[in-house]
Amino acid sequence: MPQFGDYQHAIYGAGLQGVLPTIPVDFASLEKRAEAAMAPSLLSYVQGGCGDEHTQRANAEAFRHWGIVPRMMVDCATRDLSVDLFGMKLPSPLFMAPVGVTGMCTQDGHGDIAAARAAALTGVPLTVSTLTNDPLEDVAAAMGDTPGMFQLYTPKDPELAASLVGRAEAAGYKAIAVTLDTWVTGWRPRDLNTANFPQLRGHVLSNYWSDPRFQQMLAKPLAEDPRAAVMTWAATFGRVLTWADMKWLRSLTKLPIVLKGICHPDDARRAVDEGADGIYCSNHGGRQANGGIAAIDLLPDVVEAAGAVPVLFDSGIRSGSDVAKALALGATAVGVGRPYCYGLALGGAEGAAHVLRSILAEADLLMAVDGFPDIAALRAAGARRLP
Ligand SMILES: Cc1cc2nc3c(=O)[nH]c(=O)nc-3n(C[C@H](O)[C@H](O)[C@H](O)COP(=O)(O)O)c2cc1C
Ligand SMILES: O=C(O)C(=O)c1ccccc1
Repeated sequence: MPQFGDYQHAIYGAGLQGVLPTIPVDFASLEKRAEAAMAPSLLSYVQGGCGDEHTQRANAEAFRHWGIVPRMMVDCATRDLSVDLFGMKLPSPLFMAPVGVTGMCTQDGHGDIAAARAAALTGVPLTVSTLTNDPLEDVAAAMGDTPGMFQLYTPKDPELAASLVGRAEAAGYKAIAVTLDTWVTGWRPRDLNTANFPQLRGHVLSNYWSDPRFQQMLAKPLAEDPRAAVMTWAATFGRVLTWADMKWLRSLTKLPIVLKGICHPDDARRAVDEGADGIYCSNHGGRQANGGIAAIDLLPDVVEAAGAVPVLFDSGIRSGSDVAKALALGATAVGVGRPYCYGLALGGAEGAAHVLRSILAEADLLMAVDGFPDIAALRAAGARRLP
């Protein structure tokens, strides 16, 4: 049975033939390389966050004050990292979080397709953002046998929301993640100081351009007045959702609905009561509010409140040990965000696949060393909070 940790053998084995990894296996070196390779405006959008980025840093640093206690004399010769999520049988608990400028992360502008190909290569599902450079149907078609999820930015126009969700369902996506924390953009000094916001320059709006309802909303066709089309997008982009909208959201699809951005246990309980199929604990990587508390520190209470409902988690995942800690704290599935974007920028689909494989290999080897044959064992053991 192939193990994710085998990626280590592959790397050392290639080294014996004189072939070294072209992209680093660790986040710090990866980010440094991406800093040198990416266009400054794209780098600042991807790497930056809200305010002085305290929350963003805290997201990653907080993993250090959680620790896993190893167990010995356990048969861990083979590990099973598979999970069941909304009927998807996944080889691992890892998924790619939705990133709205994925499309721009490769030089050809088809980064969404490259990310979908990374999903096909690794079995790691891609959550496709509403904001893509290629229509969601084309992205779905590039995923091979790996299932995908669609992330919805709920537009103010309800018919456009229905159209996007209907298209995602028809294209074969397995769940809809509705993002709650981004109807308005947070205060992002790096982007503000360069007055750069990709969407307003017409990037990553292909799901709107290709949408029949959106086309109806335009006074003139896109090609005749692209500026006005972008303004129509900006005017409809972000609807403020409240619990009163849950029934309407439910009416749009038979697919499981996941609420993204839940960090408070009361909100998790309410989401369960209102019929959410999944809870996605995330603070948007510290891009939206610079409130201070790391998402991983909020995860345990959200998990407890969610009861039997699966909890997806992202914000600050940089390594396999971060993944293991999030699982030990009760996450059902764990999302990688910025790291796979850097992989795409440095090496396209293969680059993103390398980043995912490296994270998975480290998680698997941690489980091997620390005596956890599967995720249930890791979850049962939990993680210890250091003082
Ligand atoms: C450049 C960028 C764009 C993003 N776009 C979206 C998006 O379109 N939809 C969404 O729900 N989340 C979006 N996110 C948030 C991610 O889904 C995820 O919550 C975040 O990246 C986690 O933080 P991390 O990457 O630092 O681990 C974006 C994040 C980044 C870095
Ligand atoms: O950049 C983001 O994090 C993001 O998802 C977004 C998308 C549209 C408007 C504002 C933020």
